[in-house]
Amino acid sequence: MIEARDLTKKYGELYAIHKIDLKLERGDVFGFIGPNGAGKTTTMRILATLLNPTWGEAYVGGYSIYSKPKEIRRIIGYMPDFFGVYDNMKVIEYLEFFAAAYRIKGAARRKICDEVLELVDLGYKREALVTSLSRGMTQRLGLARVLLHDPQVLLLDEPASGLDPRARIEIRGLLKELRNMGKTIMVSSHILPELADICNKVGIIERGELHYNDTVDELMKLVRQQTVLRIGIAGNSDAAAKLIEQSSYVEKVEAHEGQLRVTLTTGEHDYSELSKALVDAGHRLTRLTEEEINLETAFMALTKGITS
Ligand SMILES: Nc1ncnc2c1ncn2[C@@H]1O[C@H](COP(=O)(O)OP(=O)(O)OP(=O)(O)O)[C@@H](O)[C@H]1O
Repeated sequence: MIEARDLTKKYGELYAIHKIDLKLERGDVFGFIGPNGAGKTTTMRILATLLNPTWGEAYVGGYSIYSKPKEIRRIIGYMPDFFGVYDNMKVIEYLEFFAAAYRIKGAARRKICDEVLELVDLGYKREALVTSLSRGMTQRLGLARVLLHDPQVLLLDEPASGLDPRARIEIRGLLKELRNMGKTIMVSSHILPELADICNKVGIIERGELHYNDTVDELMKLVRQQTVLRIGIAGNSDAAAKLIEQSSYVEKVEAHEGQLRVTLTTGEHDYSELSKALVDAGHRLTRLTEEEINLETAFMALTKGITS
């Protein structure tokens, strides 16, 4: 649904983006992560046909940004990082105004506006003035606006920025709903943990360069250099700890909340021998799990050296 090759935008000597390659299939949710000025908005504006690249190719829904911009605009919903709302306009009037711009006519217009308002949980604000909405509600209204023409592809530029934790969670919930509807979504953010549980693919951009571009699963594998196990032992856990410590593929053993926290040596992920040795020595295991990797740590590990 989205393909970019060598996409580059220069402003004078500055590369806002440099040789970006992207490939998103239908139903993909792509988290586009990077700090301020990394090139996220530039990339999205090019895909939305609002800005021409200096060179490179890009296709949305199979349409070229150079020769088929009108076709692209029909199938995308682009939500910029900042957008204005009009004074003295009610929520429903605001949506009807944009629905009219999409040439949605007659009874269908009101019906579609009501449907998208319900989808973003703003039905109860239908008659409120747009200027009276909170920032979180305004963001949800912005999303409603780009959903009016039922686009297949959504380009959402920092939809959660500036929101309080509750409003961020609401936006995430909404994105999950859109994902379940089969939309292809590109969503940008400064922070990986905010997006990782709703995305299947992640791109990490810094100073115009895409440093990472793969699935969330691969990202996790890449940053997971060490496996950490939590082992519960019924009975003498000290003896079990001593036994484990002797193993060549264990780096350290800590007692943690009545259980053992076992760090395997780097690159070692198979712990079948370890569990067998414990059982053979007569220990009974009440628990054997791998510790979940912390996304914040993962992100910091991956961008270490890039941002410094
Ligand atoms: N019209 C312009 N003229 C000159 N430089 C520009 C222009 N637009 C963007 N840039 C530069 O291009 C780079 C990328 O900007 P861009 O807005 O794409 O970053 P971003 O990742 O979206 O940042 P933010 O998170 O702050 O929105 C920045 O260095 C920015 O200053």
